[in-house]
Amino acid sequence: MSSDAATPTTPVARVKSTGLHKGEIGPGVAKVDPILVADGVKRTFGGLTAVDVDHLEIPRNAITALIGPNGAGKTTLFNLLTGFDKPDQGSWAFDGKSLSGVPAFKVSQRGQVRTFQLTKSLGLLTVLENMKLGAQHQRGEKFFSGLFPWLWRAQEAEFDVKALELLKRFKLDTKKDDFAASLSGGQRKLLEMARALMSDPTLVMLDEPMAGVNPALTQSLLEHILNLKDQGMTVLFVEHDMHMVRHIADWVVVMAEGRVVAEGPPADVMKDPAVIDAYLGAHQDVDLGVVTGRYEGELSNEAAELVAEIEEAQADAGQQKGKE
Ligand SMILES: Nc1ncnc2c1ncn2[C@@H]1O[C@H](COP(=O)(O)OP(=O)(O)OP(=O)(O)O)[C@@H](O)[C@H]1O
Repeated sequence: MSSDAATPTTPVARVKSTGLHKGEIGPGVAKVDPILVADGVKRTFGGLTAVDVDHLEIPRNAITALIGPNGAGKTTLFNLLTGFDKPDQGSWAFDGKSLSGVPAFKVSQRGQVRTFQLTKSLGLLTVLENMKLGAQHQRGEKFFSGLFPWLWRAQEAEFDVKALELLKRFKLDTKKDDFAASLSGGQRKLLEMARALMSDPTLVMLDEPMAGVNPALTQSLLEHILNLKDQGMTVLFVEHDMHMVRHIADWVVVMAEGRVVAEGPPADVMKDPAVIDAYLGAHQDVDLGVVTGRYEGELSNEAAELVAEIEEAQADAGQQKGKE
């Protein structure tokens, strides 16, 4: 890892977005300005219902976290909304236009982009080549334009400039000619994010941005995600790291067994008995970190704090029940 990439940028204090919803908070609550609206989306695998979402709205220009225990259906929902999988039923619209049945490459052309993990084959491309894969409307790929090399050469040069600018912003410019496979876990995450920005998206969907990231790069990654919002983009991310969720999310959507069981501002959601039930369920004796697979063995201070918070909320919920 380059020492540059590991240097955390100075954190900037940012106010969280509030007032994102209309009416009483609960699963499926309407948003003041939704960028993505899903209705009746269901996906089954044999007898198993992986996703069964009645209604979901994602607020524009905010950071929304999609959380839930293992197997809750988060990744399947991500795959459906981005055209990587097809639902049994349901519809959804991005920026007011239906996206149902639209294939993944067209979804990203419309401005809704998701990060995808560096597979083995992408690891054998250089960092710069990976970036150029994220660019849209590649003229050289079209038959007619392909006949006139000067057209695609000009575009190729544009992509080079854009890719290098982004790599610089993500402190990966010195790695541009390295195989992507040689990057550290955190640098890969940065590359995934930088690659997604090649197509100037409106909505960026991040799949577990913190997984496998060394603590030295955590701050830098968080800053990059917050910057996306500052630049007018909307962020939707799946994450198991509750500390990160509380730290950067303006809104949290909780899934369990395919359904949205709760949503709201992070501080409120973490205290919602439905969320505690979803995570702890039958495992009342197990801490949240172990349930989410994020912590093994000894808990970090943050995780211990969160578990204490949940236990406190559980005790409150128990006391309230007792009073009823
Ligand atoms: N291709 C598939 N074939 C069969 N079952 C699947 C398939 N994809 C997902 N599932 C099942 O659907 C359910 C939801 O899985 P999904 O990966 O969406 O959950 P998740 O919330 O993303 O979990 P995790 O946090 O562990 O990634 C799980 O029970 C999973 O085993």
